[in-house]
Amino acid sequence: MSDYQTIVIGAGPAGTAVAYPLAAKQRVLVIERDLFGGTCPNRGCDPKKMLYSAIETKLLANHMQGFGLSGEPQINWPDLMAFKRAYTSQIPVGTQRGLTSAGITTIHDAPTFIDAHTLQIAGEKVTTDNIVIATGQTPRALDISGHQWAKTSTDFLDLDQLPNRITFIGGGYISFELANIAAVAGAKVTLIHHNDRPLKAFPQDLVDALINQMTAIGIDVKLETTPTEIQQSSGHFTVQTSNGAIESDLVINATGRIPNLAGLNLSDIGVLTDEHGIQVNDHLKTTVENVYAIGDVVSRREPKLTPVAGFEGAYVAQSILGSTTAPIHYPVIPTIVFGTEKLAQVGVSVNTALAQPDVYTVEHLDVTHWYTYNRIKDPTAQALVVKDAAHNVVGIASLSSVADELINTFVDQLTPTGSPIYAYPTPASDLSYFA
Ligand SMILES: Cc1cc2nc3c(=O)[nH]c(=O)nc-3n(C[C@H](O)[C@H](O)[C@H](O)COP(=O)(O)OP(=O)(O)OC[C@H]3O[C@@H](n4cnc5c(N)ncnc54)[C@H](O)[C@@H]3O)c2cc1C
Ligand SMILES: NC(=O)c1ccc[n+]([C@@H]2O[C@H](COP(=O)([O-])OP(=O)(O)OC[C@H]3O[C@@H](n4cnc5c(N)ncnc54)[C@H](O)[C@@H]3O)[C@@H](O)[C@H]2O)c1
Repeated sequence: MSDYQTIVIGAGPAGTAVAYPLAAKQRVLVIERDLFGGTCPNRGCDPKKMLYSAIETKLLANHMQGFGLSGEPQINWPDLMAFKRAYTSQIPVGTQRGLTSAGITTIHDAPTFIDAHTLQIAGEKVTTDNIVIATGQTPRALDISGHQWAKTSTDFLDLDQLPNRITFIGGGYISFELANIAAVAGAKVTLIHHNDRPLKAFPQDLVDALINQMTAIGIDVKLETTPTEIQQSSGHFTVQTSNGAIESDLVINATGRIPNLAGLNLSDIGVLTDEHGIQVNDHLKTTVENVYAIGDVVSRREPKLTPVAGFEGAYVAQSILGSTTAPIHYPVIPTIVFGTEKLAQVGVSVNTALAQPDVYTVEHLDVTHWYTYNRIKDPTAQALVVKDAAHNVVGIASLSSVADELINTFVDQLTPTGSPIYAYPTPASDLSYFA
């Protein structure tokens, strides 16, 4: 008999989502090398949105100036950080305790595969029937001279004091979200992106509108700007770029994330990987029969998000328990950038629709005069609606203060059966806790 029926490597949203349902019927071990809870609650979605709470409130208050509200709220960074830390400091212990209470064994270590059924853990050989790899991703380092001076989103989300001048490198989710937090909190912010298409999965019109909002609050968004070197002098930094030099007190590299594969010894046991992560089939099995991979560490088309990691964890638990033999079927997956306003989309994307004009139409709606947006004086609220040939709404993208709520409503409409995936973190993504 094996020591365990399932061993899960990584205790983030994916790893915990597979471990809990298995625990009722199996001997389960979860191994975590760093912080139990993983990226999202410790150094990702949750702390970011704790900081965003004050930022969002200030932005909403600004919109209402002259409409019954006067006096601008001020951000106090150390207090905001204390608010965030009061939450994050509880996560690792709380997560580990939760797993233990469910009967799951936990070990703090980084295991190595010996064969498809054996791992070296804390100096011992441990055997198991199934292994689930849920090791997530880590920031990609810049490949330029002085790259060591650049910090990451993890550092930004734990700053004691807000530096005066911050440069964000990269035009993806992380840069757009954190640049907005930094600017509204009072920093002078520059965001540089190497081509003309930041946030490229989102509709260009809405990204342009978001950049206009960011420019209006003082963020310098520099497109077609490639960093070439980072120099340090007396604790200050100069980012040399293809478009001139930028002086900064802090440089954040957010040019993407790479899968956590090092040290696992995957190639020796025949688990195939590529630059995006571990290759899996439509049952989330790797190239080795009893070894699965879930969450951000997987190489797949679907976006790397917390609710997707949780969905995959729940699916693999069902597979291992024999409650399903069907391939995984993803419902529509909503995505949101929490910026000056929220940029959100779900269903058939506007980019897909524009590329297939014989199949889809795209309608642009200025919704500022609609009651919902007029009530909160949302100055640039807009939506793009994708319809199929039968005039059914099959996709929506929106930029507004309440685009998160709108997008989750469309999730319900576009997911008539099965388990929906709601954008995280939102009230809709809490729905399962009521069950
Ligand atoms: C700044 C930021 C903001 C984000 N905001 C959002 C958001 O608003 N909404 C959203 O949906 N998603 C967001 N994400 C993405 C989200 O955090 C991830 O999609 C999610 O955490 C993936 O879960 P996971 O379990 O696959 O990986 P992770 O959460 O990364 O967990 C993997 C765990 O495995 C551990 N591990 C790695 N290697 C080993 C090893 N060899 N041995 C043992 N343990 C190991 C790691 O320490 C980690 O704890 C954000 C990410 C970042 C960085
Ligand atoms: N709200 C959310 O759901 C949310 C928030 C944050 C992160 N995330 C997740 O985390 C992942 C990682 O986020 P990210 O922002 O680090 O990555 P990303 O892949 O979203 O964006 C990185 C960007 O940097 C650009 N880039 C690459 N090299 C560059 C260079 N040398 N100079 C300038 N720009 C360069 C890329 O073209 C890309 O647009 C996201 O893809 C997403 O899955 C989600």
